[in-house]
Amino acid sequence: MTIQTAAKQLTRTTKYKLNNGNWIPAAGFGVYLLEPENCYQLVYEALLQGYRHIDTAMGYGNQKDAARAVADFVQKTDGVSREDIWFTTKISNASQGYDEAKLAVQKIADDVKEYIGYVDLILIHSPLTSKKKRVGTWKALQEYVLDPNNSTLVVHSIGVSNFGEHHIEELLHSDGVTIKPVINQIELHPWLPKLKLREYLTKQNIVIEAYSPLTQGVKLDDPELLALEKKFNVSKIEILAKWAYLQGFVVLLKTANKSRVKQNFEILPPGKESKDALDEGGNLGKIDLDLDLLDALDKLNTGEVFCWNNTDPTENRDEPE
Ligand SMILES: NC(=O)C1=CN([C@@H]2O[C@H](COP(=O)(O)OP(=O)(O)OC[C@H]3O[C@@H](n4cnc5c(N)ncnc54)[C@H](OP(=O)(O)O)[C@@H]3O)[C@@H](O)[C@H]2O)C=CC1
Ligand SMILES: O=C1Nc2ccccc2C1=O
Repeated sequence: MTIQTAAKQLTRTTKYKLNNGNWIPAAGFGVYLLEPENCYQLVYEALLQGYRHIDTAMGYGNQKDAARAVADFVQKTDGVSREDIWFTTKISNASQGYDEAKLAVQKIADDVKEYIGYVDLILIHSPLTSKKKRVGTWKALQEYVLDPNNSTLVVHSIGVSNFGEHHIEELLHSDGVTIKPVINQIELHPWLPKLKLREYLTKQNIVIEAYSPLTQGVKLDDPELLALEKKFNVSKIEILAKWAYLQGFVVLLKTANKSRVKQNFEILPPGKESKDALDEGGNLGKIDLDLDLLDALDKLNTGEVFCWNNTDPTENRDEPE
Protein backbone atom coordinates (compact mmCIF):
# COMPACT_ATOMS: atom_id res chain seq x y z
CA MET A 1 0.00 0.00 0.00
CA THR A 2 1.36 3.47 -0.81
CA ILE A 3 0.73 6.18 1.69
CA GLN A 4 -0.66 9.35 0.14
CA THR A 5 0.94 12.46 1.58
CA ALA A 6 0.63 16.19 1.10
CA ALA A 7 4.15 17.55 0.73
CA LYS A 8 5.65 20.99 0.41
CA GLN A 9 9.21 22.01 -0.25
CA LEU A 10 9.95 23.94 2.89
CA THR A 11 13.13 24.19 4.91
CA ARG A 12 14.47 25.98 7.96
CA THR A 13 15.52 28.88 5.73
CA THR A 14 12.41 29.25 3.56
CA LYS A 15 11.20 32.85 3.20
CA TYR A 16 7.96 34.25 1.80
CA LYS A 17 7.79 37.40 -0.32
CA LEU A 18 5.59 40.17 1.03
CA ASN A 19 3.53 42.54 -1.11
CA ASN A 20 6.18 45.26 -0.64
CA GLY A 21 9.01 43.06 -1.92
CA ASN A 22 10.54 42.18 1.47
CA TRP A 23 11.10 38.53 2.40
CA ILE A 24 10.07 37.05 5.76
CA PRO A 25 11.38 33.75 7.18
CA ALA A 26 8.57 31.16 7.39
CA ALA A 27 9.70 29.88 10.79
CA GLY A 28 9.32 32.39 13.62
CA PHE A 29 10.03 32.23 17.34
CA GLY A 30 7.43 33.94 19.56
CA VAL A 31 8.23 35.34 22.99
CA TYR A 32 4.84 35.96 24.61
CA LEU A 33 4.97 35.64 28.42
CA LEU A 34 8.75 35.25 28.58
CA GLU A 35 10.20 37.30 31.41
CA PRO A 36 12.91 39.72 30.21
CA GLU A 37 16.02 37.73 31.16
CA ASN A 38 14.44 34.45 30.09
CA CYS A 39 13.41 36.08 26.84
CA TYR A 40 17.03 37.11 26.21
CA GLN A 41 18.25 33.53 26.83
CA LEU A 42 15.57 31.89 24.71
CA VAL A 43 15.90 34.29 21.78
CA TYR A 44 19.66 33.72 21.86
CA GLU A 45 19.06 29.96 21.87
CA ALA A 46 16.52 30.25 19.05
CA LEU A 47 19.04 32.14 16.92
CA LEU A 48 21.75 29.62 17.79
CA GLN A 49 19.51 26.79 16.63
CA GLY A 50 18.86 28.60 13.37
CA TYR A 51 15.66 30.62 13.77
CA ARG A 52 15.99 33.93 11.90
CA HIS A 53 12.66 35.46 12.87
CA ILE A 54 11.66 36.80 16.29
CA ASP A 55 8.13 37.93 17.20
CA THR A 56 7.59 40.21 20.19
CA ALA A 57 5.27 43.10 21.10
CA MET A 58 5.27 46.24 23.21
CA GLY A 59 2.72 44.46 25.39
CA TYR A 60 5.00 41.50 26.09
CA GLY A 61 7.40 43.74 28.05
CA ASN A 62 10.40 42.02 26.50
CA GLN A 63 11.06 43.67 23.13
CA LYS A 64 14.22 45.25 24.51
CA ASP A 65 15.58 41.90 25.70
CA ALA A 66 14.69 40.20 22.43
CA ALA A 67 16.53 42.96 20.53
CA ARG A 68 19.55 42.70 22.86
CA ALA A 69 19.76 38.98 22.18
CA VAL A 70 19.68 39.62 18.43
CA ALA A 71 22.49 42.16 18.73
CA ASP A 72 24.67 39.90 20.88
CA PHE A 73 24.10 36.94 18.60
CA VAL A 74 25.04 38.94 15.51
CA GLN A 75 28.11 40.32 17.22
CA LYS A 76 29.32 36.89 18.35
CA THR A 77 28.46 34.87 15.25
CA ASP A 78 30.63 34.86 12.15
CA GLY A 79 28.70 35.07 8.92
CA VAL A 80 25.45 36.37 10.45
CA SER A 81 24.49 40.01 10.08
CA ARG A 82 21.57 42.04 11.37
CA GLU A 83 19.95 41.85 7.94
CA ASP A 84 19.72 38.06 8.23
CA ILE A 85 17.29 38.33 11.16
CA TRP A 86 13.67 39.39 11.01
CA PHE A 87 12.36 41.35 14.02
CA THR A 88 8.64 41.99 14.53
CA THR A 89 7.01 44.02 17.28
CA LYS A 90 3.46 45.28 17.77
CA ILE A 91 1.67 48.45 18.83
CA SER A 92 -0.47 47.79 21.91
CA ASN A 93 -4.16 48.64 21.91
CA ALA A 94 -3.61 51.36 24.51
CA SER A 95 -1.19 53.07 22.12
CA GLN A 96 -3.53 53.21 19.15
CA GLY A 97 -4.47 56.53 17.50
CA TYR A 98 -2.28 58.81 15.37
CA ASP A 99 -0.53 60.72 18.17
CA GLU A 100 -0.37 57.74 20.51
CA ALA A 101 1.15 55.53 17.80
CA LYS A 102 3.88 58.09 17.16
CA LEU A 103 4.76 57.98 20.86
CA ALA A 104 4.66 54.18 20.68
CA VAL A 105 7.13 54.10 17.80
CA GLN A 106 9.39 56.40 19.83
CA LYS A 107 9.09 53.92 22.73
CA ILE A 108 9.96 51.01 20.42
CA ALA A 109 12.96 53.02 19.18
CA ASP A 110 14.04 53.71 22.77
CA ASP A 111 13.88 49.98 23.51
CA VAL A 112 15.42 48.43 20.42
CA LYS A 113 17.27 50.94 18.24
CA GLU A 114 20.56 50.79 20.11
CA TYR A 115 20.59 47.01 19.56
CA ILE A 116 19.10 46.36 16.14
CA GLY A 117 19.03 49.76 14.42
CA TYR A 118 15.76 49.20 12.57
CA VAL A 119 12.61 47.10 12.85
CA ASP A 120 11.54 44.74 10.08
CA LEU A 121 7.83 44.77 10.89
CA ILE A 122 5.45 46.63 13.14
CA LEU A 123 1.92 45.27 13.52
CA ILE A 124 -1.21 46.80 14.97
CA HIS A 125 -1.72 44.22 17.72
CA SER A 126 -5.49 44.01 17.43
CA PRO A 127 -8.53 45.80 15.98
CA LEU A 128 -10.18 46.01 19.42
CA THR A 129 -10.27 49.82 19.56
CA SER A 130 -12.18 52.02 17.11
CA LYS A 131 -12.07 52.96 13.42
CA LYS A 132 -10.51 56.34 14.31
CA LYS A 133 -7.76 54.66 16.34
CA ARG A 134 -7.05 51.90 13.83
CA VAL A 135 -6.82 54.29 10.90
CA GLY A 136 -4.89 56.89 12.91
CA THR A 137 -2.38 54.25 13.97
CA TRP A 138 -1.97 53.07 10.41
CA LYS A 139 -1.38 56.58 9.08
CA ALA A 140 1.28 57.15 11.72
CA LEU A 141 2.99 53.85 10.87
CA GLN A 142 2.89 54.62 7.14
CA GLU A 143 4.96 57.74 7.72
CA TYR A 144 7.93 55.74 9.02
CA VAL A 145 7.86 53.38 6.06
CA LEU A 146 7.47 56.20 3.57
CA ASP A 147 10.38 58.13 5.10
CA PRO A 148 13.18 55.59 5.38
CA ASN A 149 15.58 58.33 6.44
CA ASN A 150 13.46 59.49 9.39
CA SER A 151 15.38 60.09 12.57
CA THR A 152 13.02 58.18 14.92
CA LEU A 153 12.99 54.61 13.65
CA VAL A 154 13.48 52.93 10.32
CA VAL A 155 10.55 50.55 9.79
CA HIS A 156 10.70 48.29 6.75
CA SER A 157 7.17 46.84 6.75
CA ILE A 158 3.85 47.33 8.51
CA GLY A 159 0.97 44.94 9.01
CA VAL A 160 -1.93 44.00 11.21
CA SER A 161 -2.84 41.30 13.67
CA ASN A 162 -6.23 39.86 14.57
CA PHE A 163 -7.93 41.86 11.79
CA GLY A 164 -11.02 40.48 10.05
CA GLU A 165 -11.88 41.19 6.42
CA HIS A 166 -14.06 44.15 7.46
CA HIS A 167 -11.20 45.72 9.45
CA ILE A 168 -8.83 45.45 6.49
CA GLU A 169 -11.43 46.74 4.02
CA GLU A 170 -12.07 49.69 6.34
CA LEU A 171 -8.35 50.49 6.34
CA LEU A 172 -7.91 50.09 2.59
CA HIS A 173 -10.83 52.44 1.91
CA SER A 174 -9.84 55.16 4.37
CA ASP A 175 -8.59 58.54 3.13
CA GLY A 176 -4.84 58.87 3.30
CA VAL A 177 -4.14 55.14 3.42
CA THR A 178 -1.63 54.31 0.71
CA ILE A 179 0.10 51.23 2.06
CA LYS A 180 -1.50 47.79 2.21
CA PRO A 181 -0.72 45.61 5.25
CA VAL A 182 1.93 43.05 4.32
CA ILE A 183 0.72 40.50 6.87
CA ASN A 184 -2.22 39.61 9.06
CA GLN A 185 -1.09 37.67 12.15
CA ILE A 186 -4.02 35.57 13.41
CA GLU A 187 -4.78 32.55 15.58
CA LEU A 188 -4.73 29.43 13.41
CA HIS A 189 -4.74 25.70 14.16
CA PRO A 190 -6.93 22.77 13.13
CA TRP A 191 -9.63 23.79 15.62
CA LEU A 192 -9.71 27.29 14.11
CA PRO A 193 -8.72 27.12 10.42
CA LYS A 194 -10.46 30.39 9.43
CA LEU A 195 -10.88 29.36 5.79
CA LYS A 196 -12.95 32.35 4.67
CA LEU A 197 -10.61 34.98 6.07
CA ARG A 198 -7.63 33.13 4.58
CA GLU A 199 -9.25 33.15 1.14
CA TYR A 200 -9.70 36.92 1.37
CA LEU A 201 -6.11 37.50 2.57
CA THR A 202 -4.70 35.36 -0.23
CA LYS A 203 -6.71 37.34 -2.81
CA GLN A 204 -5.35 40.55 -1.30
CA ASN A 205 -1.77 39.23 -1.39
CA ILE A 206 -1.49 39.65 2.37
CA VAL A 207 0.71 36.97 3.92
CA ILE A 208 -0.96 34.88 6.62
CA GLU A 209 0.96 34.44 9.85
CA ALA A 210 -0.22 31.79 12.32
CA TYR A 211 -0.02 32.41 16.02
CA SER A 212 -0.79 29.81 18.70
CA PRO A 213 -0.36 26.94 16.19
CA LEU A 214 0.14 24.65 19.21
CA THR A 215 -3.09 26.08 20.73
CA GLN A 216 -1.02 27.67 23.50
CA GLY A 217 -0.69 24.11 24.78
CA VAL A 218 -4.43 23.82 25.53
CA LYS A 219 -5.18 20.97 23.09
CA LEU A 220 -1.95 19.03 23.52
CA ASP A 221 -3.75 16.36 25.57
CA ASP A 222 -6.88 16.31 23.44
CA PRO A 223 -7.93 12.65 22.99
CA GLU A 224 -8.54 13.09 19.24
CA LEU A 225 -5.05 14.54 18.75
CA LEU A 226 -3.49 11.82 20.89
CA ALA A 227 -5.30 9.18 18.84
CA LEU A 228 -3.89 10.69 15.62
CA GLU A 229 -0.41 10.79 17.12
CA LYS A 230 -0.68 7.08 17.85
CA LYS A 231 -2.35 6.05 14.60
CA PHE A 232 0.06 7.90 12.29
CA ASN A 233 3.13 7.62 14.51
CA VAL A 234 3.90 11.35 14.26
CA SER A 235 4.33 13.44 17.40
CA LYS A 236 1.48 15.81 18.24
CA ILE A 237 3.82 18.83 18.06
CA GLU A 238 4.97 17.76 14.61
CA ILE A 239 1.38 17.22 13.51
CA LEU A 240 0.32 20.73 14.53
CA ALA A 241 3.46 22.51 13.32
CA LYS A 242 3.49 20.69 9.97
CA TRP A 243 -0.22 21.33 9.50
CA ALA A 244 0.49 25.07 9.83
CA TYR A 245 3.52 24.99 7.52
CA LEU A 246 1.66 22.93 4.91
CA GLN A 247 -1.10 25.57 4.76
CA GLY A 248 1.58 28.06 3.64
CA PHE A 249 1.55 30.19 6.77
CA VAL A 250 4.42 32.00 8.38
CA VAL A 251 4.42 30.03 11.64
CA LEU A 252 5.16 31.35 15.13
CA LEU A 253 6.07 28.72 17.69
CA LYS A 254 6.82 29.51 21.28
CA THR A 255 8.43 27.56 24.05
CA ALA A 256 9.87 28.60 27.40
CA ASN A 257 11.86 25.37 27.47
CA LYS A 258 15.37 25.61 26.01
CA SER A 259 15.57 22.02 24.75
CA ARG A 260 12.28 22.36 22.91
CA VAL A 261 13.58 25.31 20.88
CA LYS A 262 15.81 22.94 18.91
CA GLN A 263 13.19 20.19 18.79
CA ASN A 264 10.57 22.56 17.36
CA PHE A 265 12.91 24.14 14.80
CA GLU A 266 14.14 20.77 13.59
CA ILE A 267 10.65 19.79 12.54
CA LEU A 268 11.71 21.50 9.32
CA PRO A 269 14.46 19.96 7.17
CA PRO A 270 17.78 21.83 6.90
CA GLY A 271 18.06 24.74 4.49
CA LYS A 272 20.38 24.82 1.52
CA GLU A 273 23.24 26.28 3.56
CA SER A 274 23.49 23.01 5.46
CA LYS A 275 25.70 20.20 4.17
CA ASP A 276 22.84 17.80 4.98
CA ALA A 277 20.25 19.73 3.02
CA LEU A 278 20.14 17.86 -0.29
CA ASP A 279 18.93 14.33 -0.86
CA GLU A 280 20.64 11.92 -3.26
CA GLY A 281 18.82 13.46 -6.20
CA GLY A 282 20.03 16.92 -5.18
CA ASN A 283 16.55 17.99 -3.99
CA LEU A 284 15.94 20.27 -1.04
CA GLY A 285 14.03 18.92 1.94
CA LYS A 286 10.26 18.63 2.06
CA ILE A 287 7.76 18.36 4.87
CA ASP A 288 4.78 16.10 4.54
CA LEU A 289 1.80 14.65 6.36
CA ASP A 290 -0.31 11.65 5.46
CA LEU A 291 -3.45 12.72 3.55
CA ASP A 292 -5.64 10.68 5.88
CA LEU A 293 -4.11 12.55 8.81
CA LEU A 294 -4.82 15.88 7.11
CA ASP A 295 -8.42 14.78 6.49
CA ALA A 296 -8.75 13.92 10.17
CA LEU A 297 -7.33 17.33 11.13
CA ASP A 298 -9.90 19.01 8.87
CA LYS A 299 -12.60 17.41 11.00
CA LEU A 300 -11.32 19.03 14.20
CA ASN A 301 -12.66 22.46 13.17
CA THR A 302 -14.77 23.56 16.14
CA GLY A 303 -14.05 27.28 15.97
CA GLU A 304 -12.43 27.19 19.41
CA VAL A 305 -10.38 30.29 20.23
CA PHE A 306 -7.62 30.17 22.85
CA CYS A 307 -6.36 33.77 22.97
CA TRP A 308 -8.04 37.08 23.65
CA ASN A 309 -10.39 35.73 26.33
CA ASN A 310 -11.54 33.00 23.99
CA THR A 311 -13.28 35.53 21.74
CA ASP A 312 -12.09 35.82 18.15
CA PRO A 313 -10.92 39.43 17.62
CA THR A 314 -11.19 39.09 13.82
CA GLU A 315 -14.97 38.84 14.25
CA ASN A 316 -15.22 41.90 16.49
CA ARG A 317 -17.49 44.81 15.50
CA ASP A 318 -17.08 48.18 17.22
CA GLU A 319 -19.67 49.25 19.78
CA PRO A 320 -21.85 52.07 18.33
CA GLU A 321 -20.33 55.40 19.49
N1 LIG B 1 -0.83 38.72 17.76
C1 LIG B 1 -1.41 38.09 18.78
O1 LIG B 1 -2.47 38.49 19.26
C2 LIG B 1 -0.78 36.88 19.32
C3 LIG B 1 0.50 36.56 18.96
N2 LIG B 1 1.10 35.43 19.43
C4 LIG B 1 2.49 35.14 19.00
O2 LIG B 1 2.60 33.78 18.60
C5 LIG B 1 3.55 33.11 19.44
C6 LIG B 1 3.19 31.65 19.58
O3 LIG B 1 1.92 31.47 20.11
P1 LIG B 1 1.62 31.06 21.63
O4 LIG B 1 0.26 31.54 21.92
O5 LIG B 1 2.70 31.50 22.48
O6 LIG B 1 1.51 29.52 21.66
P2 LIG B 1 1.94 28.18 20.91
O7 LIG B 1 0.74 27.70 20.17
O8 LIG B 1 3.23 28.31 20.23
O9 LIG B 1 2.08 27.23 22.18
C7 LIG B 1 2.97 27.42 23.20
C8 LIG B 1 2.70 26.31 24.21
O10 LIG B 1 3.09 25.05 23.63
C9 LIG B 1 4.01 24.41 24.51
N3 LIG B 1 5.05 23.77 23.67
C10 LIG B 1 5.86 24.34 22.76
N4 LIG B 1 6.68 23.44 22.22
C11 LIG B 1 6.40 22.25 22.80
C12 LIG B 1 6.93 20.94 22.67
N5 LIG B 1 7.90 20.67 21.81
N6 LIG B 1 6.40 19.96 23.44
C13 LIG B 1 5.39 20.23 24.32
N7 LIG B 1 4.86 21.45 24.49
C14 LIG B 1 5.35 22.47 23.74
C15 LIG B 1 4.62 25.52 25.33
O11 LIG B 1 5.03 25.00 26.58
P3 LIG B 1 6.55 25.25 27.07
O12 LIG B 1 6.77 26.72 27.04
O13 LIG B 1 6.52 24.65 28.42
O14 LIG B 1 7.42 24.49 26.11
C16 LIG B 1 3.46 26.49 25.48
O15 LIG B 1 2.61 26.07 26.54
C17 LIG B 1 3.55 33.95 20.72
O16 LIG B 1 4.69 33.74 21.52
C18 LIG B 1 3.47 35.35 20.15
O17 LIG B 1 4.73 35.75 19.65
C19 LIG B 1 0.40 34.57 20.22
C20 LIG B 1 -0.87 34.85 20.63
C21 LIG B 1 -1.56 36.04 20.24
O1 LIG C 1 1.15 36.45 22.27
C1 LIG C 1 0.05 36.70 22.74
N1 LIG C 1 -0.71 35.87 23.50
C2 LIG C 1 -1.89 36.49 23.82
C3 LIG C 1 -2.95 36.04 24.57
C4 LIG C 1 -4.03 36.88 24.73
C5 LIG C 1 -4.01 38.14 24.16
C6 LIG C 1 -2.94 38.58 23.41
C7 LIG C 1 -1.88 37.73 23.25
C8 LIG C 1 -0.66 37.87 22.54
O2 LIG C 1 -0.25 38.79 21.85
